[in-house]
Amino acid sequence: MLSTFLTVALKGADVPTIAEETLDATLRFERVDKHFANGTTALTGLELSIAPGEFVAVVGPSGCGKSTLLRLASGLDTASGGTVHAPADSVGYVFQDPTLLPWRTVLANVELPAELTGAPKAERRERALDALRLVGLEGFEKQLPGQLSGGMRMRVSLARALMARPSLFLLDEPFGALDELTRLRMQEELQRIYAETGFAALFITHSVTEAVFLAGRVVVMSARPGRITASFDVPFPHPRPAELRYDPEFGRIAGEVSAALRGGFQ
Ligand SMILES: Nc1ncnc2c1ncn2[C@@H]1O[C@H](COP(=O)(O)OP(=O)(O)OP(=O)(O)O)[C@@H](O)[C@H]1O
Repeated sequence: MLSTFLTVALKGADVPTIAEETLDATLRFERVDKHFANGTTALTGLELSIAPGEFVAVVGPSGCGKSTLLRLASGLDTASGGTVHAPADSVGYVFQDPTLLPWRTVLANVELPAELTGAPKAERRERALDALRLVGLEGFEKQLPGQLSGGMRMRVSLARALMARPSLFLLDEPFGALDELTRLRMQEELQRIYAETGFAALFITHSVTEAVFLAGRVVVMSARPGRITASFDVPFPHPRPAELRYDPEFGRIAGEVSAALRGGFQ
């Protein structure tokens, strides 16, 4: 699938150039560097390409630049060098904090992005109800966020992101604040939704098993300044059963990713 891209690059001068172009990837980082004004170099020479519909998980030591990578992909921040090709539209974001408006119902929270873009009421209502069905929250439309569990609030956040019908989903430790059982359930829900909708995803996590359970490819970043040091294909088809976590092949891949994370990968 070919997509239109907004390319933000630094070409020689310190001025980002923005151009529309066509690429056979949903997201591509080419030799990307990121330096902050205080002298910190977060990323150096980072290369990463995500194909349409591909689910890529990123693991790496704390402070290696994972969130920085996601911010560059989202356009919230710009690279200091190299090129980031990211979709011009149709990007969904999910962060660790569900960031729901406490005075709006579940339905009104999910409808918000479509409301802001001026979509007609009937259309945004239908899309929001579809998204809520997809995340398993049918029947909770009139509840307020304060009446929901942490896992349910995260489902609302996922539904809101799905409203954009994203071709690219950016997820920054979305399940990091959940208890273990809820976290496992949310992983199962997310990969079911992925199997049904087929977006491309860049998923940041500290959990190796979470990365292997969800992704078709797991990439490992070095300590800061971050770059990709290893990449592992995870060949199990989606949707994946919960018991996959006990499969010996699953354990073998998770072991290799963990070894790479500890620096033992040659
Ligand atoms: N705005 C900023 N100004 C200066 N330094 C920053 C800024 N944002 C991030 N950094 C630094 O860049 C490095 C990478 O930060 P980043 O948040 O991307 O790491 P991370 O891998 O997501 O960390 P964690 O796993 O702990 O969430 C860190 O050393 C951080 O302190």
